[in-house]
Amino acid sequence: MAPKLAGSIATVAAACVEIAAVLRVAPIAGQTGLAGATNVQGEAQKELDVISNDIFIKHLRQNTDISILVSEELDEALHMQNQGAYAIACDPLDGSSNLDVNVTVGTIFSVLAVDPANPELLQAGTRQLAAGYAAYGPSTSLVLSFGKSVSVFTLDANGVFVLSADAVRVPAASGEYAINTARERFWDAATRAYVAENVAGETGPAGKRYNMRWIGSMVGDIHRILMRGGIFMYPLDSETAAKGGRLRLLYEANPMGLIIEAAGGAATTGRGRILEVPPQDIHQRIPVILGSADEVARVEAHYRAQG
Ligand SMILES: O=P(O)(O)OC[C@H]1O[C@](O)(COP(=O)(O)O)[C@@H](O)[C@@H]1O
Ligand SMILES: [Mg+2]
Ligand SMILES: [Mg+2]
Repeated sequence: MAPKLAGSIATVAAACVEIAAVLRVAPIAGQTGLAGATNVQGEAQKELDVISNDIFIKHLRQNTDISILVSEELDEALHMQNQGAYAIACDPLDGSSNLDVNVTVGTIFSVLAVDPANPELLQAGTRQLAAGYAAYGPSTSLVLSFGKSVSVFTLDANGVFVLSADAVRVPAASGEYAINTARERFWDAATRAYVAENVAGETGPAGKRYNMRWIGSMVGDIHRILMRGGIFMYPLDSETAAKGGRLRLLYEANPMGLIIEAAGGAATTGRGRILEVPPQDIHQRIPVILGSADEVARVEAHYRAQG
């Protein structure tokens, strides 16, 4: 790996270590509430969304190999005024509605190569150099991929990420699915058909029993799926259709898609590979269906059947 790429990832990892330290004591510091502002997506920012974003900016400014930051919490791309060959796209704090209740949240990031003189940020996910996420749960994990395999590091008591699992593979088959079923009335026919088959369990066409899990933070759900299989779905539905979906392409869908594919899983909009979608906007939203290859294939078959 190029030393500058390794150094850039070390910078992101250092930001995650600091975010983990802030989160650990946030209820004592009274930092779990709203910031009183909305981001460019029109979503209420939590104080910790803003703090995590500021931590990212602080660390990235210390590395002149990183010239641009795209963040969920920044309306525009932040140009660092250096000649760095890398751009980072990030969701500094994912699942922030879980903060008040001490449930796993995370940080998601994607590393792109850019020409600082003429930076192109709207790159398809296939062009990502690396992607990763930190999961702040019972332990803090850093999951990292350069597109060929996936490694998991665990933060030790000295603030060092130690390799704890390598060449992680997502099992091709699984008996768990993750979707917000409270949105059922908005679902399209393909989503309805797939979930109905799972609910029917061993009495239906899937021929086996399923469990449903929905953490409400993508990092938490994807980490479970990476480690033991399953499928995560935030499909296009009638309520999110006007916006193009719920989750963001550059800093949620693409990095998670790269990681899941590198672990042998699949990532689709339902009608095509997420990593091949040409972005139109840095905050573009997209339908997301990813996880165990066999489960994703079943969902895609339902979309094909719909025409
Ligand atoms: O509130 P819903 O519909 O269950 O959506 C949950 C999804 O929204 C997200 O919280 C969006 O991410 P942010 O918290 O970074 O905005 C995902 O992590 C999660 O999967
Ligand atoms: Mg998010
Ligand atoms: Mg976020």
